[in-house]
Amino acid sequence: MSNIVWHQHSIDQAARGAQKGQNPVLLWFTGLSGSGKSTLAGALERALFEHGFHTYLLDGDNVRHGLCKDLGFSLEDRDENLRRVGEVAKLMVDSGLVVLSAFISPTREERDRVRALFSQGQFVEVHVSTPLSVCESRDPKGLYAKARKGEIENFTGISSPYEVPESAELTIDTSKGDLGTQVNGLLAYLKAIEVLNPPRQIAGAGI
Ligand SMILES: Nc1ncnc2c1ncn2[C@@H]1O[C@H](COP(=O)(O)OS(=O)(=O)O)[C@@H](OP(=O)(O)O)[C@H]1O
Ligand SMILES: Nc1ncnc2c1ncn2[C@@H]1O[C@H](COP(=O)(O)OP(=O)(O)O)[C@@H](O)[C@H]1O
Repeated sequence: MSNIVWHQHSIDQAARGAQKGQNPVLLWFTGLSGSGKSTLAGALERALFEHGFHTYLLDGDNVRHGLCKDLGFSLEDRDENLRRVGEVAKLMVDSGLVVLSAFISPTREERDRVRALFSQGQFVEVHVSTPLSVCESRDPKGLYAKARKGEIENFTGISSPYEVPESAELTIDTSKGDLGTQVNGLLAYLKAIEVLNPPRQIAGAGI
């Protein structure tokens, strides 16, 4: 790497964000399988998109069909999965987007490694804290049942660890409240940290 020099181009992240009327950010949703990461991130992205913001949602299931199709669920493979996703998210934030990601991301070290790629305030960790018992009772893909029968190894929460975040910016338990209220709470947070610039107003969200 010593012969490779960073090239600073003339259009930077701030200029790309300003052109889009937003301050770029990464919203990192972490939580157990079935906790509601994809649903929350998807609903938030739709609300932002419909109000003209420029977004992209990186979803674990989808990324594992392409960029990370060579990786499984050992701790080493999850590390590499999240390293790649972190770097891709960084490029997307640099392009001026509001980026949302939905990955289990089970260890603090992995999450903090991604956080370290970003400026202060530009990585927002959202812990989807829905209890394991609720996630298991939802079991939308039948994976918990398979994991309990030993048909899937290294399954998060059953046979592989999940380290609860200690300093997430936001915590949402989707077994309480409703999706609309949760999305409005996220929009209000984005407004408070000035990701969403005035004069654009989000109708119905009270912001
Ligand atoms: N062993 C095991 N453990 C956990 N999850 C498993 C496993 N095998 C397959 N799946 C499915 O893969 C989705 C999680 O992928 P991620 O890329 O988010 O995982 S990780 O962040 O690398 O830990 C996860 O999706 P979500 O349910 O949306 O979280 C599962 O559908
Ligand atoms: N905000 C929510 N409120 C109530 N139920 C939810 C919510 N989000 C998700 N769910 C339920 O949980 C299931 C799993 O959600 P999903 O978003 O696929 O989780 P994850 O991406 O974390 O695996 C959904 O099929 C839905 O039934």
